[in-house]
Amino acid sequence: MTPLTSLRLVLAALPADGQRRLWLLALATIAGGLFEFALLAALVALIRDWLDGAGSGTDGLAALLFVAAALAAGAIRYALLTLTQRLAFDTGHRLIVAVQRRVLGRDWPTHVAARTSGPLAAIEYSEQWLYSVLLPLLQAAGAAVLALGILAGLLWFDAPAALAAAGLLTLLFLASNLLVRGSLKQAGDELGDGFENRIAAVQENVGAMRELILSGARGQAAERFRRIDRRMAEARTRLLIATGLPRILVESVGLVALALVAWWLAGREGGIAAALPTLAALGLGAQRLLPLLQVVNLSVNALTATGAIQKRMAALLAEPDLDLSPPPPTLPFATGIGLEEVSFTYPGRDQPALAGIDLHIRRGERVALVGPNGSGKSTLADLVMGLLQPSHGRLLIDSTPLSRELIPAWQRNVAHVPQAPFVADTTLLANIAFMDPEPDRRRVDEAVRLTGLEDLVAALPDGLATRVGDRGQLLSGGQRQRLALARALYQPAPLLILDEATSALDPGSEAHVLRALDRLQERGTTILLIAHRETMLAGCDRIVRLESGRLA
Ligand SMILES: Nc1ncnc2c1ncn2[C@@H]1O[C@H](COP(=O)(O)OP(=O)(O)OP(=O)(O)O)[C@@H](O)[C@H]1O
Repeated sequence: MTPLTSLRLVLAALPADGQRRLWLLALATIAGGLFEFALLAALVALIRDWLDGAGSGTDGLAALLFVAAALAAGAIRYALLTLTQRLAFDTGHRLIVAVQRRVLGRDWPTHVAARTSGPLAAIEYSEQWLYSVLLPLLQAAGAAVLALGILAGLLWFDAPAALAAAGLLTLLFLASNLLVRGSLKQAGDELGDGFENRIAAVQENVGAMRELILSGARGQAAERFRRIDRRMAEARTRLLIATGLPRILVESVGLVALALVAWWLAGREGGIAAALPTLAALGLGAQRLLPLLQVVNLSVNALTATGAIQKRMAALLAEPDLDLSPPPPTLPFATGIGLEEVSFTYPGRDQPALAGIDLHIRRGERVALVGPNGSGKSTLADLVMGLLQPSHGRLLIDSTPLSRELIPAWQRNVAHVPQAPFVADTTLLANIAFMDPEPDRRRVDEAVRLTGLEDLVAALPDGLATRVGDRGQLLSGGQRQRLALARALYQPAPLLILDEATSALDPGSEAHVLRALDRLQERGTTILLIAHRETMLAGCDRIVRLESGRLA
């Protein structure tokens, strides 16, 4: 994929109004370039008038007009600056949101298979794209227009001389770009990898802190991070050197080129004296033209250097967008869940995780799923929740086959508690009423009571308003599990799935949870629980055993 194709894909992923704004911005930038050119042409014309008819009565008026135009140019430049910054950052913002929506729109298997550092790196890519691609390209659009205008003026003044100078400069730019192209691409690729590796290293260092402390390996972790960041720093250095080199080459060798043109001009009829006006025009033109050409050239190089980043963004943005339509009505669930000849094989695996599962769970039943590690219990729970879809066979809710389209409606029936629950860095209350903008205090209190969290709430300085820390670190493992249970109980879901959700509970807390399950069952809740401990199996209507992915 060439950088231009990636650029097109990234831009195509912007929402329609974002694309319109971007076009508007490009047009405004080009108009700005045209205006600058017009002003420059007016200045040249004015000077020529003065030189031609010094002392004529129109001088004062022309000068006044020029002052007005120069002031207007200032105002227009300010308006363009405001517009560029507003629209460019608006585009950057839309892009970051679009990327995040793709991340949130992933299905469960894609999410599980992806590196967790990817979405974080994607935010960095989006910002890099804004600063290294979009802003330079916009600047280049305005600069290119002005540069073309200046070139047209020079051509009009002395076509052969302007063509010779422009040809030499173009050759120089092309040659210098060819020279740095390889380094730019390589450094850009290394930076693309670097962003993701650096974030992955930070995540691992933070996540494995206890292991690092105990194994005395913090120094090694610091060294690994240093190496990753060092590679990035070196890549960035090489990138900036390669970006700056064409400018130096063009400016120094460009002087020689201009001297060559001067020498050639001096050899024409009339000698150096006749060539002086052309030389002056070329000198002035080059002085104004070169920085503009640098801007255009920088944006071309930026596209090469950010090829890897753009490619990653284009791939992310090609993923399905998050469906933001209102949640569907809950799928009726009255009689039970049926699994018919269900098999499931994880992508890239030869052996199925589940094979030939025939199982019916009645509405209101409490079923325990037991079996050795790796026997397929969690996979079966994920299939029932619609997070995974059977490779063979089918799932029935009552008598309705669970198609892909019905999954969101079915999931509204499900509450799930995993063994290691996610706990947000917020208050106990916000964790229980997770993502509920208007927590129902009565339901929160009931969930607290059912999970035996009352003592904890009473002992905490701010009760339910106490913050639980990053990933719930200020709570014990058992308290975190009970908090996750309370969150599941807060949702009045008719199917509750507990995946080793009580493994960290002491006997007293476990007894409390078992009583809560009895109460839920009395209210008609269907419970599927995965457990290794015998105590949790008490009260179950049925125990289903899995062995190597099959019902035993
Ligand atoms: N995302 C995945 N990709 C590939 N294979 C997986 C994935 N998740 C699980 N597996 C494999 O599928 C099999 C069943 O795993 P599963 O987690 O369902 O077992 P389990 O019975 O819940 O085990 P445990 O008691 O250890 O939690 C295992 O062999 C496991 O390695």
